[in-house]
Amino acid sequence: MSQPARSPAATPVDTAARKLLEVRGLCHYYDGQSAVSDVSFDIEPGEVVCLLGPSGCGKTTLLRIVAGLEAVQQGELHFNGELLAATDRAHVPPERRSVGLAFQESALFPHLSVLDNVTFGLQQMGARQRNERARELLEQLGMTHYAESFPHTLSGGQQQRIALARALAPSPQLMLLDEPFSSLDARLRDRIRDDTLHVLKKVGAGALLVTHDPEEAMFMADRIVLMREGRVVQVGTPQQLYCEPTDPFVVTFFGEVNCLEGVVSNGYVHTSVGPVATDQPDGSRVQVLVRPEGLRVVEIASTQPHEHHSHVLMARLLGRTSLLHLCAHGTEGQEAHLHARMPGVFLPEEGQPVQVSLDPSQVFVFPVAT
Ligand SMILES: Nc1ncnc2c1ncn2[C@@H]1O[C@H](COP(=O)(O)OP(=O)(O)OP(=O)(O)O)[C@@H](O)[C@H]1O
Repeated sequence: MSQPARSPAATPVDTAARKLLEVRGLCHYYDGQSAVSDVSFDIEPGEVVCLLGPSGCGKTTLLRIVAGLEAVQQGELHFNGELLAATDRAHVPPERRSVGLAFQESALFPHLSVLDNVTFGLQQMGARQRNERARELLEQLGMTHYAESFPHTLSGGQQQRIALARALAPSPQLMLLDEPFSSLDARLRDRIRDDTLHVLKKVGAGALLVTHDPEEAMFMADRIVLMREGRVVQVGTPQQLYCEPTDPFVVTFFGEVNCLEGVVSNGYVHTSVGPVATDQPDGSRVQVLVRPEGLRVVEIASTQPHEHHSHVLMARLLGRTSLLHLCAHGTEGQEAHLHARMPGVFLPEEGQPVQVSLDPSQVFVFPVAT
């Protein structure tokens, strides 16, 4: 029998599989206090990765270490397979890393025109090439008309676009973005975010973006690194984090949840909205986390006046969805105040009897921490 031909991809040096950035076991301390603990993740070429987490969890510290603005105290950084920095080893200085930086405050040079701000990092190019490159980026970001303007005459959103164009001008392989949209009002933020994502994908740059906003992370990221207190809690695609959370913190970080508790019996935990299957051990106490959109609510006619139905406490229209406050009653006497989110306008009267059931894909069971 003949052997299958060996594919060229199986050769020992597999450049196609090379990561753009590898972060391995990074730890960082300020005055002996731990800020980052044993953090590892990768970025593929052209991939947008978001560092997501609450304030103070170490996101900016990590970004600054990758940029070379903080030394590596413990761990390793590799860029395109080459060591950038490691514990107690001289590191490649920031200006020799192929990274572009864009921070919350755009920090444009006030005495330079928009065009000169964008060409600033292109000194090694000829004047014509430099101008062409800058104008190309200004066009991609819809800012061509402002080439001769000075930064103080631009709005915050326009300045942010120029900062992005300046960071992208030298064609860095990796963009580092620290809350670059947080100083913009909501509508402008949506637009600049959208522009940024399209430009990053068009130029094929990898990106590490810091944000504390889960919706922003889901909008921007190919993958999310979710952090808490200096540690990585879960790494995955937005869908994996939202639909397959590995920790209660992951569920709660992505929005409000209803929290129920119960004891597992024969593979089920009985809640005020019915039994929930679980593979947690029998007899163990568990928490059942249910997203408001994971509750299905149907109005029913109450045939018996004393029948103990779940009922509506209050209903509010929030725009695209309606929020119902419910008093839910289980068959075994459990009672809970729950929030349900229904699409469109659904505003039953106070006291309206309802049947409440669960969408299993929005229900997550975890052991109760002892
Ligand atoms: N230069 C510093 N000196 C001392 N402590 C610092 C310094 N920079 C950050 N820290 C501390 O390290 C921890 C992580 O801070 P870091 O700025 O990395 O968090 P973050 O997740 O980016 O927060 P935020 O979203 O609020 O910017 C915090 O407890 C912070 O107080």
